[in-house]
Amino acid sequence: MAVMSTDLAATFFGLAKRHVAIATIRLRPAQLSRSHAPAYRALTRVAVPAISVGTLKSRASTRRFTASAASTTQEDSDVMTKIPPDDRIPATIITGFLGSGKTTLLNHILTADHGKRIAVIENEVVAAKTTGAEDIVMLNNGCLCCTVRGLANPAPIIQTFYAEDNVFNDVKLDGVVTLVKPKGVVNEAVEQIAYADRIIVNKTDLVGESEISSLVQRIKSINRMANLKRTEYGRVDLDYVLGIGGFDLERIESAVNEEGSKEEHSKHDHEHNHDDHHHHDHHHDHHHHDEHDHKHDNHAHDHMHDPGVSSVSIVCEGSLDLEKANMWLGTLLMERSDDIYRMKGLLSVDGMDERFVFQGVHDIFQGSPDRLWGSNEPRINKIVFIGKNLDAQELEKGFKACLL
Ligand SMILES: Nc1nc2c(ncn2[C@@H]2O[C@H](COP(=O)(O)OP(=O)(O)OP(=O)(O)O)[C@@H](O)[C@H]2O)c(=O)[nH]1
Repeated sequence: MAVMSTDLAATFFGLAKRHVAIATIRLRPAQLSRSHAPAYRALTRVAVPAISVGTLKSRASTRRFTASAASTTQEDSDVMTKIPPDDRIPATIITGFLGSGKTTLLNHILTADHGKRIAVIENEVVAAKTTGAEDIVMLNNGCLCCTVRGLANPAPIIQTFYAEDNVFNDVKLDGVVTLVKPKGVVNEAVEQIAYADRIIVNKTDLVGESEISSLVQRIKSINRMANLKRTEYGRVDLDYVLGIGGFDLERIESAVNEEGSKEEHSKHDHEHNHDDHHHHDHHHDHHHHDEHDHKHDNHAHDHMHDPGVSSVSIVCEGSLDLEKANMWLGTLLMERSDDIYRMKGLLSVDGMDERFVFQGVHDIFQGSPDRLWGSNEPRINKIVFIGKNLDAQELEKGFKACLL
């Protein structure tokens, strides 16, 4: 454990303390070992010695931390406390259960008047149904697209954006859009919801309001961070699905701040509702849902052990002891990275003038100092985890033990 503590201190916040712009860490063998994206140019790599981790539920018995980190010898001349601009090509993953409306949404995106140049990577079956794309690249090797239509877990696809240098150098993962249809939240759909930045509850014309409401409740208990919209035929404004910045460190604050209350109605919905005599009912119902949300969220938070996939948020004032926080987060990721699907956080670390922001997907962790804390700004830590078998009380207890 002592060895682990030292090494983790050299990776997580330890790097941040040395004014590293962005640290990307993957708890798998030497994934990030060659050149990096332009945004990461200022970084060189520090390969932390292999750590024997017998408790890990991994394929290999030993994992190596490989981190992108500022060279310690140049730390004073290469100080970057701002997250550098990222001009890589944005990529959006559209996922959703069988028949949930992925192709319909894609066609809506491709045929809309937006002036963007869009390339599509999709599986063979979907390609046949898609219109309007300038270029369609078909992948049948299971590399970047779903191997089984509609049933895929998006994690390996997300990880590809970080693990493959050829992809990482030129393409940035902008966001995960998950379509859900009524009666479609089977197990695989739960996973897809958990990874989402944007959730589209489609086919709302096919069922009644109460069924949609309970579906929305269920979705929110799984993923509190994602924005959610109800639609018909995937009709959403394009800025809802493109330019999301779901993995951007500079957008962590809005993600952790707004969590739990982000159902939006699209312009299309509003237009539809104004012409529709159900408008009033719908509006009224929506307020009712908000009240219901609070009860539901509190209830979920009180559970000691939620066996399913859920969200846990921690909001807590104070500053963290660097060593303890490294130890806690590092141990958590080593022991639970299979179960932690996504996480985002904004932290106050003792001795750091900047806020520390991070996001992660399983064993991929990205962290960076953010802007300076304001002189009168309360130092409030905010973390959201989405994952399987999360114990809210245990997580909160572990986190609070790191506070000074
Ligand atoms: N009634 C209704 N039908 C819809 C809606 N959205 C899509 N559909 C229809 O549902 C069917 C499936 O939609 P797709 O867009 O092909 O769904 P998909 O997720 O791409 O389907 P798979 O590739 O088979 O998983 C099509 O016939 C669509 O026209 C909607 O909001 N309401």
